[in-house]
Amino acid sequence: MLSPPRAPYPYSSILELEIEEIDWQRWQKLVNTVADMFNAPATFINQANSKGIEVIIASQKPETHYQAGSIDLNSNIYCHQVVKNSAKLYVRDAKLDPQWSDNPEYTEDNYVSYLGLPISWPDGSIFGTLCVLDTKVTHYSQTYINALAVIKEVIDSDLRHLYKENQLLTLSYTDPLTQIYNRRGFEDLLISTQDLAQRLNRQLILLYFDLDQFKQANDNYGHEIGDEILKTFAKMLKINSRSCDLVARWGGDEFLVLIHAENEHCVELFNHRMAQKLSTCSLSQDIQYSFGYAVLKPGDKTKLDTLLKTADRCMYLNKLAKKNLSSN
Ligand SMILES: Nc1nc2c(ncn2[C@@H]2O[C@H](COP(=O)(O)OP(=O)(O)OP(=O)(O)O)[C@@H](O)[C@H]2O)c(=O)[nH]1
Repeated sequence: MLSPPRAPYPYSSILELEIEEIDWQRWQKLVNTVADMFNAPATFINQANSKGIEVIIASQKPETHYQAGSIDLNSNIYCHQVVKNSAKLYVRDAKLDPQWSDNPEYTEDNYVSYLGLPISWPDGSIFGTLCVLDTKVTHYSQTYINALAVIKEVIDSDLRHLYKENQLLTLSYTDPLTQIYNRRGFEDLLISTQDLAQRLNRQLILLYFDLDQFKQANDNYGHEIGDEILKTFAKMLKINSRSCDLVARWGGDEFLVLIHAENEHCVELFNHRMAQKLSTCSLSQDIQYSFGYAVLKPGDKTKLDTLLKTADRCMYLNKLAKKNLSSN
């Protein structure tokens, strides 16, 4: 008997993409049309992702058992075989094949017939399946199977566009030197970060970092070492942040981090961790920085420019204090 894969699928999840440009309604229409065309009680677009086989779109019929969001990781369901072999599977009557005797789709929900095709990411790896399930034995003609293949190609093509768009967006949001967000990425993602913080009733804190005497480092060691300093600093900011925080190079030697923070004590913690991390890297002697911050309470609609001004002013005063201290 063919055993289903035990380990989670390694493929990227559609939810891991930064944009959600899929026309879900179009996919829903396609799935409903397939269910009508095959006169089948259930049609799905499923995704094989790190969680298992996940229903992304389900036909909108009262007889359709599984709903969008339901997941099957380990049992011997038909889709696992399509994904594993990256090939079409047509089971006319599961009763005739002992391979399916422990498939819960058959044993529990009486789906004796299955026709499924693999859907692919543009790099050829498997995205998931487009499948039709039936509680009666079926005899689909080749014409119908071909028609399903054409519909599957539409979905493949949507994924190609999505992937391309996501690549372009990532590129346009990323600072090429440090590989963190650039100004544009920060500005665009700020809104969704604010929405998230609002939903979670959390405050956000904008941290503004500016390297000290960076011009001198450039002059003393050359531009290439200067670049290394910028890269190291960005990497440390990233390491110090959580995935929901926004880390960006605002320009030259200025960096921003927008953190979800319970209170202002988080600023000190962030700074402490940053200083600790920097002290262990090879360029530590030449990476000094000043920082300032501004707080955005839940529901506060302060615009980015105002926040930046507050954080910049705070940074500037800190820098000045340091300069005065060293000149005394
Ligand atoms: N290596 C390198 N240098 C850059 C880059 N972008 C900007 N710079 C340099 O960063 C320096 C910033 O200089 P300033 O704004 O005077 O900052 P600073 O020397 O740190 O002075 P203080 O902030 O007052 O301590 C300038 O010399 C820029 O040429 C870059 O991508 N790579």
